[in-house]
Amino acid sequence: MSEQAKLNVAILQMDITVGEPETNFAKLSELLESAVSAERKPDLIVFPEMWNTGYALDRIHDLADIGGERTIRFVSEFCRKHAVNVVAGSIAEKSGDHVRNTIYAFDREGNRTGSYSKIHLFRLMDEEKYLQAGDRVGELAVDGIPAGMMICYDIRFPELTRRLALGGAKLLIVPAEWPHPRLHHWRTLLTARAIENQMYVVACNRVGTSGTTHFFGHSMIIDPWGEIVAEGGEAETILTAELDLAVVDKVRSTIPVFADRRPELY
Ligand SMILES: NC(=O)CCC(=O)C(=O)O
Repeated sequence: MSEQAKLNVAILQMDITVGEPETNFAKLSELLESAVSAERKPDLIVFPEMWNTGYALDRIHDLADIGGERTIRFVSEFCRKHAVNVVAGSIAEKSGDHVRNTIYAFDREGNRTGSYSKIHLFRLMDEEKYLQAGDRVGELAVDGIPAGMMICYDIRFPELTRRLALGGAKLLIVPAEWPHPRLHHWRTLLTARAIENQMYVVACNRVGTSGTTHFFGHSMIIDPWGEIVAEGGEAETILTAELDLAVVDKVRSTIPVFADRRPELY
């Protein structure tokens, strides 16, 4: 597919049952079947952050997917069956003694096209006490379109998105578990990342309540001009939109921020 392609995206804005991978796999399967049964078939499906376990951090070493094997087998088979690309949100994934918050991405043949482990751990939710941070950025291509992956709290670090954009990314994919009362931060930061890097942002947030924490959904698809193309509410839903990748080049040539940067000064 050419870089000027259009891409139909479906975001699975789901509730997550904390500490219950079986329930979460079942829920995800249902949503996936609905996504591919829709009239407009998606080219890319995106899941939320830590969808297999939620933030069951005190039991995460027992619950995490060892080597990501179950997730990889399940998603890869689905991609092959339905000829669809998937960025499989993130999962709690265990290798050796470490658990990471990891995204796996797959193409239409079910091949793994990339992975990314969250590099900024979120202290407010105790991630740094239980999880191992990743140590590299997340790049991939979706039907030939250069893209970047980051996870939730990562969007507070504009250097990371800029690094991905300088590497060629035209599309940023962000699985998240971002709760109230920071809806304003979520919407503003995602919009800023889209405007300053002149790229599409596809962000999938969970809904539902875990203890006293309320996750607000509001998954978003934002275009390179900063316009919100689609936004969820607070209920479980599949959010869809068609991305026109030609818009990235158009915006970048209208206001050429990449050519106008002065990195020698900052
Ligand atoms: N799961 C996360 O990284 C949450 C990030 C968050 O809520 C924030 O305000 O940042």
